[in-house]
Amino acid sequence: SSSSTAASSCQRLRHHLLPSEEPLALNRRLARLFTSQDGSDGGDTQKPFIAFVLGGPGSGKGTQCTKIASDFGFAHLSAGDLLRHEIASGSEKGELILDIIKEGRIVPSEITVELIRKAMETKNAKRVLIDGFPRCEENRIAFEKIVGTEPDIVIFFDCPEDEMVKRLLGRNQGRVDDNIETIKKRLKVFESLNLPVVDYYSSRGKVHKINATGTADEIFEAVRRLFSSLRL
Ligand SMILES: Nc1ncnc2c1ncn2[C@@H]1O[C@H](COP(=O)(O)OP(=O)(O)O)[C@@H](O)[C@H]1O
Ligand SMILES: O=c1ccn([C@@H]2O[C@H](COP(=O)(O)OP(=O)(O)O)[C@@H](O)[C@H]2O)c(=O)[nH]1
Ligand SMILES: [Mg+2]
Repeated sequence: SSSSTAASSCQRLRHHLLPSEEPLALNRRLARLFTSQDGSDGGDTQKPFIAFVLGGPGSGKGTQCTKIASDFGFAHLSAGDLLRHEIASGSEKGELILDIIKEGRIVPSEITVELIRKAMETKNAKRVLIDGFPRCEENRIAFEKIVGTEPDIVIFFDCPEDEMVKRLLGRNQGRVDDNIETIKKRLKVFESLNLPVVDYYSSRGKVHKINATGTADEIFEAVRRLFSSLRL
């Protein structure tokens, strides 16, 4: 963290805080706030705490991540949302991504990992949820190579297929992949390619499996218990 970062934060914040205070004194106070001695500011100097959030399509990853982010101060990075954002940007890469998502297949690792890496850099958060990634072993290996770290924990939302299908068909977000044909393909891809990633992290003692049936609030009770027990 550089003093210029702190100074520009001061410029922006000065307008919102104590407008009557003498600008230089306020600048110094704000600079202290933004540059702590022990390096516990943002993620500039320290590796963030990373949680991968996995589970089948419709298991409730996005719903639970929103709650975790607001209650436990995590940045929420949804791999699917990053990919859909790239589609919406109208780039050539976006056209390729759209074709793959319509088929329920997995986007090449270099594309997804680069979007996640950039988003992590921009957010510079101390705690990060990576929602819906890695989708396959190749994704996992590419992340570990390019970002240079492993997740601290992996949350796995365990949900029966018929419940996932019911939720996806009722999602109503106008998604090109929430139709029964694509859903069937996504479930196959989940089982054959994503579950091995869960198995890999299980063998490394990192997986926290959560029963994802019941209401979103009931599930969040188990999630809250887990996050409360973590040393963050
Ligand atoms: N516990 C739950 N019970 C019923 N519906 C749920 C539950 N959690 C989420 N949903 C709904 O199911 C759909 C899929 O949830 P979502 O969080 O998008 O899952 P994912 O990100 O794993 O695909 C959404 O319409 C959401 O509102
Ligand atoms: O790391 C990722 C995340 C998503 N996707 C693609 O994006 C779709 C939607 O993913 P998302 O996580 O948004 O779906 P969800 O599981 O939340 O329903 C997937 O089926 C894949 O085609 C992908 O290729 N790599
Ligand atoms: Mg989702």
